[in-house]
Amino acid sequence: MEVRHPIHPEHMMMFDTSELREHFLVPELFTPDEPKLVYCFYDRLIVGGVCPINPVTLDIDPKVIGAKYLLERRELGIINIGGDGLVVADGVEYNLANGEGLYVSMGTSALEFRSVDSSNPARFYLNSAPAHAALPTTKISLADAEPVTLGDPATSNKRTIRKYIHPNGVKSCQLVMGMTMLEQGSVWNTMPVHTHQRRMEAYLYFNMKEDDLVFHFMGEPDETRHIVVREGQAVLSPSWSIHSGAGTASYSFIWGMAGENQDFGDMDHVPMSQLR
Ligand SMILES: O=C[C@H](O)[C@@H](O)CC(=O)C(=O)O
Ligand SMILES: [Zn+2]
Repeated sequence: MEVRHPIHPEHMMMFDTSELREHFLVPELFTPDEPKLVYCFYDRLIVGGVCPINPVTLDIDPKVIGAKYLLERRELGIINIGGDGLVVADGVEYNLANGEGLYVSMGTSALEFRSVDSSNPARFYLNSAPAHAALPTTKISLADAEPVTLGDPATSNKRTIRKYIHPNGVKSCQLVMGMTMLEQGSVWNTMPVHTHQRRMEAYLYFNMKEDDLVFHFMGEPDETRHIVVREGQAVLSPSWSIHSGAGTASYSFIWGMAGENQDFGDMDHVPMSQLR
């Protein structure tokens, strides 16, 4: 498990491109049969990816999490962005098609990830946060995640937000997770921008063609930087940072948050005049 230490916003100002990428980009999550977990100290969120050709389990160093198994004191959100897959949680099988998710309860000791067809493997994206109670393991289909359409083609930001794990849906201790899909011709997410000091956020960008890019914007609103992001890459967004992106074509992304509250609407909106 890779560990990422937190960065102060005044420190970030001194980073060059490679240092920004080293600290905030997770470039490779879906290597076949090699699960990837990144433990970051922003609200202790773990960001991970599993692409099983053969059945895959997670090998955790108990030293890093101070527990015998990953979910002893944690909860987990999973969304499958690949081919049909299967997650086995303490012996119970959950079929997850593309776009489907699973909330996995604290206390679940055995986890296995499988693909239905190894020539079109599942790609499971994982967010795990510390938890204090065992809430039911629940599958989330696309239809369960109520869609909200935002933006406008005139501002190139028409998109549909679906909340998977949130206080009015599948409940969790602190994790909030969902997916945003941009319509064809729309390329901007989360502009105008916001911050939420109360929560960190992680973005996974996908549904991108090989040569498509997203310029992901981060930093304090008056001190912005960008990270070039490709298909299947994730970005860590500290609580002091904006998180927004513009792509060379439309794309989708999964957002996950952890921190003080679970209130999606609790955002500090940044006036356009403040951005630099
Ligand atoms: O705090 C919320 C997150 O930044 C995202 O949910 C925003 C988003 O999906 C969007 O505007 O498209
Ligand atoms: Zn946000």
